[in-house]
Amino acid sequence: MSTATIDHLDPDVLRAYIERTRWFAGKGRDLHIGEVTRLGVLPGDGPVVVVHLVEVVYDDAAGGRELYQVPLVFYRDPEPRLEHALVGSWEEPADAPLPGAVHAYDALHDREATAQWLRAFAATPAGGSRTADAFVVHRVPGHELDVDAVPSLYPGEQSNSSVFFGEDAVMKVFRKVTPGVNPDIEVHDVLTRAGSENVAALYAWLEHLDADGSPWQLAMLQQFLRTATDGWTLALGSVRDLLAETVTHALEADAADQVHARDAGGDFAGEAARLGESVRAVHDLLAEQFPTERADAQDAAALAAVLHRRLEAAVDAVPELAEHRDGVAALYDRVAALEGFERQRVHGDLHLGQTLRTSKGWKIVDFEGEPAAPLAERVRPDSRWRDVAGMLRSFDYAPRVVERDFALDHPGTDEARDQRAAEWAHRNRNHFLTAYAGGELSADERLLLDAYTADKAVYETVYETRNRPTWAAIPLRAVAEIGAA
Ligand SMILES: Nc1ncnc2c1ncn2[C@@H]1O[C@H](COP(=O)(O)OP(=O)(O)O)[C@@H](O)[C@H]1O
Ligand SMILES: O=P(O)(O)O[C@H]1O[C@H](CO)[C@@H](O[C@H]2O[C@H](CO)[C@@H](O)[C@H](O)[C@H]2O)[C@H](O)[C@H]1O
Repeated sequence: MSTATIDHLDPDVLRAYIERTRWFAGKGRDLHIGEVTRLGVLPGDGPVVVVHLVEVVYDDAAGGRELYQVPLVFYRDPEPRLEHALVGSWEEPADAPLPGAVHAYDALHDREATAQWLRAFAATPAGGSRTADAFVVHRVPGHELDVDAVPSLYPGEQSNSSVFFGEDAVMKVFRKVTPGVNPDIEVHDVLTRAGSENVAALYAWLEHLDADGSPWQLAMLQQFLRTATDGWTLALGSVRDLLAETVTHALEADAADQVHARDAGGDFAGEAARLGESVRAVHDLLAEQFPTERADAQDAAALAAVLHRRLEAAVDAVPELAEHRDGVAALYDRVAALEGFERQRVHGDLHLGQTLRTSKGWKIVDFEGEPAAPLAERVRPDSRWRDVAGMLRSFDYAPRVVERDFALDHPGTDEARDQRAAEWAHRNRNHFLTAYAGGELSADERLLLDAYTADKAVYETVYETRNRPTWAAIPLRAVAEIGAA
């Protein structure tokens, strides 16, 4: 029986819920729940939605603490439609303001509750701000919100929680939050005002002001890209086409008849090139709108030191990396010898899942940066090649993921599949990079690209080990190849 009340949530109840969500980044770590802060009740006449900040304190060697946003909706009676999002049930004591049974659910799963956010945005004048209880809502001018749009929670895997409001808008509620400006909101605000055609326009955002008047940016509302399909899904489709034709031929015909990436029905190379142009356009606009700087030799040495430290931390978390450490470290040593390089605001965690192809071209989403990095690091000017490297890694992931699926159903086709998967990756990486760069890369640019590609693959081994252990072999193989080069 839980000892929770609405005013004093039971840490064990919260922990049990948080640990089973996709958005919780600390899975598998030794931790306890620290302070639980009630930020306030969302304004509006619907069900009571209370927004909480839950502190997670890590008790392992790496230590640290994170704050997660957990909006809860409370009902008197159980809501069977929300059973999957039940956080806890308890009896409020007789002397409580509302004694009796209480059932607490994750509010993002409840249509009635998510409509509260939409109403709060819509009640704010376009181009203005409005304070309601503990929250401040900001609206960007230029779009009339559809208040009758039906909310539905994005069903895919996510670091945050997104709710689609019909075909009008999409709201992202940030789960891991930090005080100050949220980079996703900041970048979308700047790029929307600058008229970018490569992002979904920002419509509004919600923040909480703490006792010192500092903002905590909690959620943003954006243009819903109605015709969007994400790049990851499209890439998987293209690889599946290729491998389906490949396995048929591998079993039936001789090598001369093999299907190549360029000949398969769903060739992705044209899209990869257009995506390269779009990423370039976003980078150019970011360089225009945010400060840029020329990093010097000392900065290059500092960058190399960071890459080395990240590698060492990753080896501690994923011991299989140890045998490739020296090869990767040698690449980072070359970065330390660079005389300088350009830095600017970047995306920070770019991969195919952050790209959406629409009838009006490719759009880039999710400018929050790498989820595991501290905020100060995520907003700092960085090399564009970090983002390009993220995309190149993604062009390696897609064929490897599909190949795993095919392996079970098509024994005896390993060599053909492996060759075609590598060819798909090579072809699409080249098309993306050529379109992005518009010419040959200099030796320094190539070195930075290689180093960031290694760093991303190393990061992915940790990410996959914690989140999708059966996929860890994909980035491990890439690290091994880089280490052996
Ligand atoms: N403006 C949009 N319109 C339509 N779909 C979107 C939009 N923004 C994001 N999505 C979809 O939601 C998914 C998750 O969004 P994302 O910003 O990457 O969330 P997270 O920060 O949780 O990873 C994207 O991969 C995409 O499929
Ligand atoms: O999208 P997020 O900000 O949550 O990014 C994290 O999760 C991504 C997976 O969803 C992860 O990306 C890795 O897997 C992708 C395929 O699912 C692949 O396309 C990427 O290249 C690969 O890095 C990302 O690294 C992580 O930060």
